[in-house]
Amino acid sequence: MAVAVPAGYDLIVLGGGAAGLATASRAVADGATTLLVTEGAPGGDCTFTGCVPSKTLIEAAADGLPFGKAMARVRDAVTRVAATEDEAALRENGIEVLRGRARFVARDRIEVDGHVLRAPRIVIATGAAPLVPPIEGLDGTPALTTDTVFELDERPSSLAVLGGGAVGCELAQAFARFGVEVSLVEEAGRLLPDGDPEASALVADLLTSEGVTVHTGTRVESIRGDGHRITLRSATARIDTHRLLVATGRAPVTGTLELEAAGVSTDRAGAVIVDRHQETSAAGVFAAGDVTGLFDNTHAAYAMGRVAAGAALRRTRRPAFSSAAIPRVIFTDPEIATVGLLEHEVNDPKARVAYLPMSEVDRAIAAEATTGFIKLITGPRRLLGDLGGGKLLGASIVAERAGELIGEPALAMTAGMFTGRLAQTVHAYPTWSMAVQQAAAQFFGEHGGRTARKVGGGTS
Ligand SMILES: Cc1cc2nc3c(=O)[nH]c(=O)nc-3n(C[C@H](O)[C@H](O)[C@H](O)COP(=O)(O)OP(=O)(O)OC[C@H]3O[C@@H](n4cnc5c(N)ncnc54)[C@H](O)[C@@H]3O)c2cc1C
Ligand SMILES: NC(=O)c1ccc[n+]([C@@H]2O[C@H](COP(=O)([O-])OP(=O)(O)OC[C@H]3O[C@@H](n4cnc5c(N)ncnc54)[C@H](O)[C@@H]3O)[C@@H](O)[C@H]2O)c1
Repeated sequence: MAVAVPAGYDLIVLGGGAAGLATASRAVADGATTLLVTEGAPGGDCTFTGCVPSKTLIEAAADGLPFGKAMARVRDAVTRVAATEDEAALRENGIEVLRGRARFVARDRIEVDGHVLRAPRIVIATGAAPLVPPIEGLDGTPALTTDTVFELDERPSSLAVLGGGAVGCELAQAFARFGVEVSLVEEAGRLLPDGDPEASALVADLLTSEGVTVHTGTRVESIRGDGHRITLRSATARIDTHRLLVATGRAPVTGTLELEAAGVSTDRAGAVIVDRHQETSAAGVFAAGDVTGLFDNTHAAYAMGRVAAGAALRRTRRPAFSSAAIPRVIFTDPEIATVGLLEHEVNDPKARVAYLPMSEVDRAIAAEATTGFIKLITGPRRLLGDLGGGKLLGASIVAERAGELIGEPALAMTAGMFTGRLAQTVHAYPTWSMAVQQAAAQFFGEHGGRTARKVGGGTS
């Protein structure tokens, strides 16, 4: 009796988001026959429900567009970006695409719509999905998440945003700028609780000044409502709103993959556990992007995907993913950018901090955008100590263009540069990036009345 032989590839990628696309393009470049299986359209969260629609909405709000026109701009941007990575574009680049939901049947086999497909190397890149907390009544309340908020065609009169993290802060500001009455509710004691405390305080003041009602340290106990009116209740507050956006984090998408069939281990949150080569507990099975729970941003997903493909296809000199210098940017206005360690995460008593408020940066003065600061943190090098200013351990920047400014500290960290190089490099006057040079100069004596201080020394 003839036995059906499953179709074979060198590598199969599960998921067509940033991580999956990076994996597939790297694998094809390395000469591997590659199949990309994706349930949603190629582009994933970033293109359809994440970076592209959110950043377009933020830009449109800053430009003063009315809500309807802003949403039209969002749809247009999504369509244009999606066209650069659709199935036709991928096929042109040698990537075969299959639309459907995959599940494992063995370490080297998956099943999609009744078809079994085989590859000695499989990369899991199935991303993450909005996490809705178990608050009494929320289940039965019509709430928006980032999967649906960019489909709104009518401006809500009021919006309560649950969760003061990246999504909550970015979208609270954008909706407030469209004239929506916004309440932002965060359970932790400050907004952006994973970031620099000074940045949290600054963003809270800023949002408040733009009309957002900020509730921190607020645990919502019940939510009730229908399509017209929703009420959130905590021990101390009652918030009545027209619409509710739940932005309380994301959970890895692994539930339907049947990972047990491949022997792939997950942590308690369902994230796939990987080593530094992005390989899972099952030899030959790799994972990249949000599904690993390591980082939740597109550039990290992309970097992990490239490492996963390289490590999967090579026997020697396998690439490894380094999380040390991955920048994180919150696209509020001003932007909040960090790389490496935050000041309160530094243990080394010899570490030093250069702090510069944007009010002392000429370009910020010229732009009348002096809210913010730059903080560079350095520590001694092994054997060389503080020679050349030591090495950069981290940077936090709050500034109009912080997302661009953070590239230079990220480069310094990636290249293992002496911090002094940042001070030595001639920066054009009057640019925003000159703030990096001005701050770095503080490690070499007084500059503009400021010198680097020890860690934990406050905002001076
Ligand atoms: C509102 C918002 C704004 C954001 N803004 C930014 C930003 O400005 N900058 C930034 O860097 N990051 C941002 N992010 C985060 C960024 O979008 C994600 O980190 C990134 O898209 C993750 O990519 P991924 O490939 O890991 O997962 P995803 O993009 O989620 O891709 C996973 C893919 O896997 C598919 N899939 C799932 N299960 C299966 C299965 N069983 N079989 C086959 N396919 C499957 C899905 O359909 C999906 O296409 C934002 C996120 C949100 C929600
Ligand atoms: N610019 C960017 O790179 C960008 C932008 C948006 C989102 N993202 C990524 O997408 C992911 C999702 O974003 P997010 O903002 O939803 O998650 P997040 O983890 O950044 O923030 C979630 C916030 O919700 C709070 N929270 C949790 N449960 C709560 C509850 N019951 N009531 C009130 N607050 C509660 C948390 O304390 C936290 O501050 C993040 O990991 C983020 O990195 C990145």
